[in-house]
Amino acid sequence: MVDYTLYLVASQSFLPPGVDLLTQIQYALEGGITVLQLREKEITTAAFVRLAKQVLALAKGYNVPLIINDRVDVMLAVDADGVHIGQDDMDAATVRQLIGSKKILGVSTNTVEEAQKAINNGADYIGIGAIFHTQTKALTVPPCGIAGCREIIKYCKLTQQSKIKTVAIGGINLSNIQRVKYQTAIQIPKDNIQFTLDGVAVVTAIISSADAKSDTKALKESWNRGICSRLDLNLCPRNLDTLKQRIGSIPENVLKTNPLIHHITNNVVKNFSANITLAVGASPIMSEERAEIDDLSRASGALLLNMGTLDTQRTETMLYAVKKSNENKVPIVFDPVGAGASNFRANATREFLESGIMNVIKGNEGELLTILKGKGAMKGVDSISCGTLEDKVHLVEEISLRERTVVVCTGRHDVISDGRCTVVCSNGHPVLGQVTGTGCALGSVIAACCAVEEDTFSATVAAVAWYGIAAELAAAECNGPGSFMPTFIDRLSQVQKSEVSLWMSKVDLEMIQ
Ligand SMILES: Cc1ncc(COP(=O)(O)OP(=O)(O)O)c(N)n1
Ligand SMILES: Cc1nc(C(=O)O)sc1CCOP(=O)(O)O
Repeated sequence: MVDYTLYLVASQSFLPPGVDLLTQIQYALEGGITVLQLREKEITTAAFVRLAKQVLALAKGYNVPLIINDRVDVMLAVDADGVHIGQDDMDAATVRQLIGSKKILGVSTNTVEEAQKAINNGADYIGIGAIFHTQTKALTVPPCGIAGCREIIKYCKLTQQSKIKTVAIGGINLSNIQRVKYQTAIQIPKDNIQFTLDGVAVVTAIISSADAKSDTKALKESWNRGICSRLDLNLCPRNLDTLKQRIGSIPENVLKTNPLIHHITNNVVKNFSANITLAVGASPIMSEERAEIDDLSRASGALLLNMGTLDTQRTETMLYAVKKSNENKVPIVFDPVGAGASNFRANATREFLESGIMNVIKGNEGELLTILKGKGAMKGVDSISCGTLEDKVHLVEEISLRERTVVVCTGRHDVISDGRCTVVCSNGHPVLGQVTGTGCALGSVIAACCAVEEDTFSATVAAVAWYGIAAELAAAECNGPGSFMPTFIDRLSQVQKSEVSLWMSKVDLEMIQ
């Protein structure tokens, strides 16, 4: 059985100055690579064979299989352990015939169709890529990304082809290896199943390293350690009474803790969102300055990322803020405002989701459909409807399982899921739809609750119910959207001052089994 955990694709072209290939490979072997590929594009056949013999002898000493890139003849000449071919090389079925059944055959794939063909033609493993952009070679097709990789893994593992091994390649390094493993995982909680990649393949992360042994060790440790997000802690209560008990204490904790909520939000709602944040007992800070992100990330209880009025510069800042928040374990609430309104926003949405771990995604049906399908599904930024409440529940559960995050779909009924547990909250009032910014400002309340409660699911339910009840109370006292706004802010700020039992008696929640 080959262990594909950390697969080095070695090549003389990317060595640090003054280091030779055999030395660098030796360090990588000492550091713990589990598979080695020799990929030489610019040497003669004779030189390739000579080098392959030396590398094979080295790899054998560590019991690590040697795969030859592209060249079946070189592989046969040195009796290496296998060969790796791309889509433009000799076809996999012919290669399999030439090398026999005992040698390892790897095939590069970028789509489900290519994976299917590689499996039918006798591949032992597939290289899935490029996941990200890479400096190592000019790509002939765009990166398939985390989402594309996940589709291929899903196909491989969910069909009877589950024996095929999967390795991701392209732009993978120490900064993203854990995330690649985490975000490409397929979860089926009802059957208690999780499928993950078998490993990652890298070129420059090891071959260009000034300390290849320790970088190899670090990559392997990172892969084996994996990420544990808040959701994996599995803190969410699985029955309605326990959930209600937990959410009852959250508003008071916000008031006591007064967490700082860093907003990178849209120009239309900044003032309103800041007032709503203050009303629930948290402290807002609105900043899009990249130079401040490090400090703010260390000081904040949560980050709200809102995609309204997005531009290129803000996208860059938001991507950096995601990175820093993940490093500092600051929960992120992501609001993909108008995700489907333009290609720019649809692409940015995908980029944000692939750049790090979001703790909550909050959107309307159109925005969430865009996330699910990966392309525009709406007009402007107003909410559109996709169907029944049942459709909405499926939409939310599917995204939650795929993105491994809590998802809220707002609307007449708010649906919230962590992929294992789903609730429908029916608090709220139609007048919320007549005041601009009320959807965005809900993100601020969710962020405030996530800052004080590690169980992100309960925090999100608490925020949604709290917001909805305040809207109901305010609407009952007002004649229209104008007078609603100030009264709504008043009612929101009074929840903590009323008896918990009083506001809990107004919570309208249903748990979907
Ligand atoms: C593990 C792994 N995956 C993919 C590739 C890319 O191979 P190919 O498509 O043949 O491209 P070149 O390497 O020839 O540029 C790989 N080498 N290893
Ligand atoms: C050799 C190769 N094949 C790819 C593919 O997409 O098939 S990407 C790639 C280069 C990977 O290099 P690095 O780890 O330095 O980004």
